[in-house]
Parts: sequence; C-alpha cells; structure tokens
Amino acid sequence: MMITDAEFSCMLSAQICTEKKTILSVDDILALIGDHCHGVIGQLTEDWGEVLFSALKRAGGTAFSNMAVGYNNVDVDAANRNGIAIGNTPGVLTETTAELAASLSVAAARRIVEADQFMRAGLYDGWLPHLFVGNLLKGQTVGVIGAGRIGSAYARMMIEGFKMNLIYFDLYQSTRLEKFVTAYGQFLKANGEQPVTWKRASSMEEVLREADVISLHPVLDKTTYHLINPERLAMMKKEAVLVNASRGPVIDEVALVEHLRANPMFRVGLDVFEDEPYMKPGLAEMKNAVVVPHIASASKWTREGMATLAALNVLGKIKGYPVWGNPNAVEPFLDEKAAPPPACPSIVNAKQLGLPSSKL
Ligand SMILES: NC(=O)C1=CN([C@@H]2O[C@H](COP(=O)(O)OP(=O)(O)OC[C@H]3O[C@@H](n4cnc5c(N)ncnc54)[C@H](O)[C@@H]3O)[C@@H](O)[C@H]2O)C=CC1
Ligand SMILES: O=C(O)C(=O)CO
Repeated sequence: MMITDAEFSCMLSAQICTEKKTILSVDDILALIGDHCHGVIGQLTEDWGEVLFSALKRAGGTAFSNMAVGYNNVDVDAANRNGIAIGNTPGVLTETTAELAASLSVAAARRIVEADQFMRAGLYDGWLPHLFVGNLLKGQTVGVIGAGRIGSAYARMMIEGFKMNLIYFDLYQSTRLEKFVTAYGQFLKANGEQPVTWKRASSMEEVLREADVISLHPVLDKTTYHLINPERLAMMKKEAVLVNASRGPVIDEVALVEHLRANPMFRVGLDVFEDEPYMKPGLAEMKNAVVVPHIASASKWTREGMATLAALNVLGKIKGYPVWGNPNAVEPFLDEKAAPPPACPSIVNAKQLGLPSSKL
C-alpha cells in the first residue's frame, strides 16, 4: 500500500498495489513510490535497503512498515540514514504462529501427512501394529530456541497440551515462562500427576542434545544464520523432531536434506525455507518432512491485526504521533469499537531517530 500526499480533511489517501506479481522487485517498488509518497506498507518478501529508503525520502516519505513482526528484510541502518521510521507488527502473530508450530510438531511426530497421502492413494488395507508408528509426546522434552513472544507461547502449548518438560535457550531469561511451568507442575502434582519441569540451557547445543522436539523461534540475524548446521544436526537425537516457523536461513537446508536422507526416523516440520519460495533440491521427496508455505500467521484475526498495525504505524508517523510505549501491549490498537490511540504502535528505530514516546 502506498500513501500519497493528497489529504482529505483528516484522512490520507492510500494507493493499494494491484500488481499481479507475488513478490515485488526493488524496481517495481521504485516505480510505485514515484515522486510523491509519504509512507509505504510493504511485505517481508521485499528488499528494503538504501535504494528504496533514499527514493522514499526524495518522494517526501518518512515512514515504512513491514506487515510482519520479523524485519530481517529491512536494512534499519539505511532507514536511519534516510530518516525513515520502520514499523513492524508484534503481538498479533504470537498465538497463531505458535499454534502452527505446535501443529507441525504433532504432524511430524505422528506422521500425519505421510499417513494422509497413504490413505488417499488407496493403500490402506487394514489395521497393522506397525503402521505409521510415530513418537509419543507426553513426558518427553520440548526444546525451544528463542523463547520470546512466539517461542514462549509455543512452549506453553506443548507443556499444557502434551505435558512435556521444557528446555530452552535464549539470550535472555524468560522468567514468565519459567513461572508458568513451575505453577503448572505444581497443579499436576496436586492432581496426582507427574509434574512438568523446566530448564534454561546454558548453550543451544544442550537443547539440541536433550530435547525430543525442538522448535526454532529466534529472530534472523548474523547470530542465528545457519544456527542449525551439519555439526548441530549430528548432536540431535536420531528420532528427534525439528520445527522451524521462524525464518528459513536459520537452518542450513542443504545439510538438513542430507540429514533427513541419512536418518529416516528424524522428522521436520517446516513453514519457512532458505530460498523462499523454493525448497532446496531433494526436500520435496523426503517423507520425513512436513512442509507448508509460510502460513504460520495465516489466521483471519492475525492477518487483519497485522494490516491494522502496519497501517497505523505509517499513518501515525505521517500525522506526527508519538511512538507507543510498549510494543508488547498493542491491544488498544485492535479494539474495533474504539478509536485507536493517537500513537504509532511499534517503530523499531524510534530511539535511533529520536522519536518521542507516548504514555501508555
Ligand atoms: N513463520 C511465520 O509466519 C512467522 C515467523 N516469525 C518469525 O519469528 C521471529 C520471532 O518473533 P517473536 O517471538 O514475535 O519475536 P521476539 O523478539 O519476541 O522473540 C525472538 C527471541 O529470539 C531471541 N534471540 C535472538 N537471538 C538469539 C540467539 N542467537 N539465540 C537464541 N535466541 C535468540 C531473542 O532474545 C528473543 O527472545 C520473528 O522475528 C520472525 O522472523 C514471526 C511471525 C510469523
Ligand atoms: O510476521 C512475520 O515475521 C511473518 O513471517 C509473517 O507471517
């Protein structure tokens, strides 16, 4: 969506891109920005760097928002140089994305897609003790790498839903998550059940060695690029389940294909791919891989929320509103019955640009 400089009373006019291409190139976007453009709402598939930010600045623009929480497609330093505020959409994706990661975990552990294909191919000719035997989750250990908003929500689902024990690795301690597991463990114990436990790992390797199901939820940056590589794959249990609903390049996908080929009991659930929209050669043929096309945030509520937050980021900046004080508490912007607060919900470079902060 491109916001132009024609203003109607307090409303701004918006141009919605009707281009049929799924992924816009830098040249496509340059043409859309043109000579007059105050702000842009873009997608995670676009490459926002110096070329686009300087063009947006020349066109009179001051704001860009990804319609996404992840913004590894955005060169924030280039935006800073050009004085462009960068918005993202935290919070509205948390539960929806975690639910998909949980679904991939179960689908991979219980071989649901393989069994579905077998059934549709007319191959089922009666119950057998060894037909599509998979992994029981209850009492096993779930490993989370990146226990931020989504990683923590995923952990809670796997712990509460399947009574798994938790091991996690993050640069920061997740006290809320730890407290939740402790309290849930006490509840289970009080009801005569085996309590669940948690452990904060001192290294990522500890998670990879100990967990039965591992889900990746970090941001993509230099520290997480190819975080899963041949050496780390080799550390994982032979029958482990690995799930990725963060960003494709967090896994070395060529190494993953090799590992899947060599370890048929090792299974993966992937929502994201290293060269999206493509898969590395061989992945599509792997029966021990469940693959879906980057749909982790695809619930109606979430997609509407993402669009709302992205639009309010850009609109708020154009109107000169301050930046919301806590991007983890964006609910007031999503209340359909009340006008949104006069603030930009989430601007990631607010500090660098010296933008004023709103009071919650
Ligand atoms: N597949 C999909 O459709 C979606 C993917 N995502 C991806 O998920 C990511 C996480 O989203 P949120 O949970 O909302 O963000 P968040 O910022 O709450 O969580 C990210 C966590 O990663 C941790 N982290 C950073 N570097 C790390 C490292 N080297 N090792 C371990 N942990 C590290 C951070 O400390 C933080 O706790 C996004 O950046 C995005 O790339 C988000 C939504 C949907
Ligand atoms: O918000 C994100 O980062 C996404 O990947 C959207 O699905």
